[in-house]
Amino acid sequence: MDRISVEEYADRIAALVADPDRGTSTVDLRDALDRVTADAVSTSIDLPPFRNSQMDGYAVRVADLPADGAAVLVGSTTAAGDAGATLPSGGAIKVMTGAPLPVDADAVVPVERVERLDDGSIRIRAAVHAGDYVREPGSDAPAGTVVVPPRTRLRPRHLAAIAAAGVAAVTVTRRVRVAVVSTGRELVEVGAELGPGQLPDANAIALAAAAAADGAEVVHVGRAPDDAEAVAREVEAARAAGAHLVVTSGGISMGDFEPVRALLGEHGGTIGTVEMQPGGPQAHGSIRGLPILAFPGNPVSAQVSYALFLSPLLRAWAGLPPAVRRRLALAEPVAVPPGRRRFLRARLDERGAVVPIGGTGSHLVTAMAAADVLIDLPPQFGDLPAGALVDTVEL
Ligand SMILES: Nc1nc2c(c(=O)[nH]1)N[C@H]1C(S)=C(S)[C@@H](COP(=O)(O)OP(=O)(O)OC[C@H]3O[C@@H](n4cnc5c(N)ncnc54)[C@H](O)[C@@H]3O)O[C@H]1N2
Ligand code: MOO
Repeated sequence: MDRISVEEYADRIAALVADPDRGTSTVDLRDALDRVTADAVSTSIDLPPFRNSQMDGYAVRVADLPADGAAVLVGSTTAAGDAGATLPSGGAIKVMTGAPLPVDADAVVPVERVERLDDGSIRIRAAVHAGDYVREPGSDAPAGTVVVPPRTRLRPRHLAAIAAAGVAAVTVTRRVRVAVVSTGRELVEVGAELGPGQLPDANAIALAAAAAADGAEVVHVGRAPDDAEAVAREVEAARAAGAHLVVTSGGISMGDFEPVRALLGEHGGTIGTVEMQPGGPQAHGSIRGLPILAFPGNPVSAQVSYALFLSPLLRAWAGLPPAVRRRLALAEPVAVPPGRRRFLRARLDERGAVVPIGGTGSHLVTAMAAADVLIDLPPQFGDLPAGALVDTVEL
């Protein structure tokens, strides 16, 4: 692969891992947050299911109220959860919010608008119209209505509507299954004691978390030392776990021990350079039909590669909106190193202006952690003054 642009490489990756056909499953509503509906969810009951009061007040029949503002007799009290009561002729019953209304009542007068008399009757101090504060059955959604359409990512508000309809389980699209494999003999499990030259495996946790945050199911996380056979074993473990694609980190550049490069080379994969920093070295291919997306090992490079090449795909398949891209002003001048298109890490200050942090090194994980956005700087830029507008990608 010749040096190609970020956009061209993104297109290649999109072609490599086209939205896998993954079927549907039925999940309990309690496990349905952020899942995507496969079918429309309809209500088989009216919403609300019965006529009820919108206010704490008095249910009345407007036509039967005394015309002269005389006292109105008050019968029983009905609260939400009670069965419906009957209205005394020409009188009222006290109702709480949500209480079923008597069949012949056609309005509710809120407590604030009545004067309570010593004998328990009331005087109504405001005009009352039929329909006031009455919630009719089906006024939100009549039985048979679609409450949530297909291809909806279920947020809490959707779950509320489905629950209100009494539907306890929903059919959702299965998630894309992703495996993550980090490579490098220097890597140890996070938390393990470090020997000379060793470091904790930061990429596995980051890439797995990123995929999960973008709506994928992470089915395998593995680590391989610097030999192609060990990586191949991890790929087979990912296949056995049902992965639709494998993301690897490390082992693709120009060193003497590049296991992912070697493995992809054996399987006709593509190894090359994308016009960007971090994340210049990139590789991809398929091993017996399983797509492999190989990101560089430097932690910032791996994360930026993920954000540019895999995140947009996973998000689209999960019904999530793409990352927000905005043109924002620099809070301070930036010295732009010559060379390739850069994705600089930056935070946003309290006014929403962009403050670059940490420099260009791809090992600077803490600056990456503190960043809110990546600044997308084309290569032709010279140094930029404060206030210059730059393109940003939200992290
Ligand atoms: N002669 C050249 N050397 C390098 C080039 C080049 O063009 N010519 N490119 C550099 C760039 S840019 C990058 S990025 C890296 C990519 O290298 P690899 O993908 O082969 O990654 P490794 O060598 O395995 O690791 C690089 C670096 O990152 C650390 N690392 C790796 N995995 C993890 C992990 N899971 N958690 C934490 N840190 C990790 C690793 O220890 C290395 O320091 O190549 C440059 N070299
Ligand atoms: O391009 Mo590398 O990804 O700088 O560190």
